[in-house]
Amino acid sequence: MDPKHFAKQPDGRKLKLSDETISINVDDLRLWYGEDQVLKGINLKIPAKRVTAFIGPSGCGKSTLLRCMNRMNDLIDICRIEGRIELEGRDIYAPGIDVPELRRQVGMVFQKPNPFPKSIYENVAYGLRLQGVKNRRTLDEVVEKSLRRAALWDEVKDRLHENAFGLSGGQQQRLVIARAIAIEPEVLLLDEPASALDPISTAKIEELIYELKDEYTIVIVTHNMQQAARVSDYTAYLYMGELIEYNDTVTVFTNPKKKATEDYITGRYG
Ligand SMILES: Nc1ncnc2c1ncn2[C@@H]1O[C@H](COP(=O)(O)OP(=O)(O)OP(=O)(O)O)[C@@H](O)[C@H]1O
Repeated sequence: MDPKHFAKQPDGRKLKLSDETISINVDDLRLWYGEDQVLKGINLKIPAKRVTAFIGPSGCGKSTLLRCMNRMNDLIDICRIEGRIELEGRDIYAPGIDVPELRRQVGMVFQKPNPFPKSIYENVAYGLRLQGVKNRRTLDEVVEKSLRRAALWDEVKDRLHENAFGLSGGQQQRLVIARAIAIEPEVLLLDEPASALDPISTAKIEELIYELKDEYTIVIVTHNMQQAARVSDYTAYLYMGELIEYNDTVTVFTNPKKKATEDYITGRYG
């Protein structure tokens, strides 16, 4: 892949995982749905304020691994987890963990935009209202700041009180991102956030991801390898529930250490 396609570090420096501050530490994570083991001992360190992409063929466990990071898999009865995930050094599966608070810290955006059937304003204010914030000025400020941060403000500032369903798919996805960042998370999990969008909306989301990484740790699942190369700093290649290779994105795409990774990124897989 042509080097000009890779996400550039603002200072042009080559990234090294050993130099990074680690936000999420995944330690020997094993996961079963019923009898089926879907994650087979994953060890992975997600660096803070970087974009980490999970790539790999359909069904290899990318979304499952992502969902473990804010305990979304708790909602699936047949799911059983062993091993450990730490967020800033705290075991997120420890007894007594406040799961709603964890999900505030670790926000999630899905493939299909899922705004609430409310106004644009109320979508963004939603999390704050849940926290009991009533002050109009505070709400106005956070709504504006979040919409600006999600690169949507200029498009919606004159229709904040219209229903969010009137927005295009790409705008809805940026609204969902604004809703996620309004409650000041530390981590954003993005599960194929652009795969339901047209190329222009996709480019806007990719640009936004690049903009957001100065403030948030971002983990993205994508099927699109060009996208992984364009937006991510680090890339993890998963295959059948195992982490095959994990490194800075430029190395994974230009000088993979494993043949299986090379086969996948050059399209020789399957
Ligand atoms: N809720 C569930 N119950 C049972 N099995 C599941 C559930 N969710 C996922 N699986 C299975 O777990 C495996 C991994 O699925 P997962 O969605 O994590 O893979 P993926 O790599 O994200 O795939 P894709 O790229 O197609 O989204 C698959 O075999 C899938 O069928």
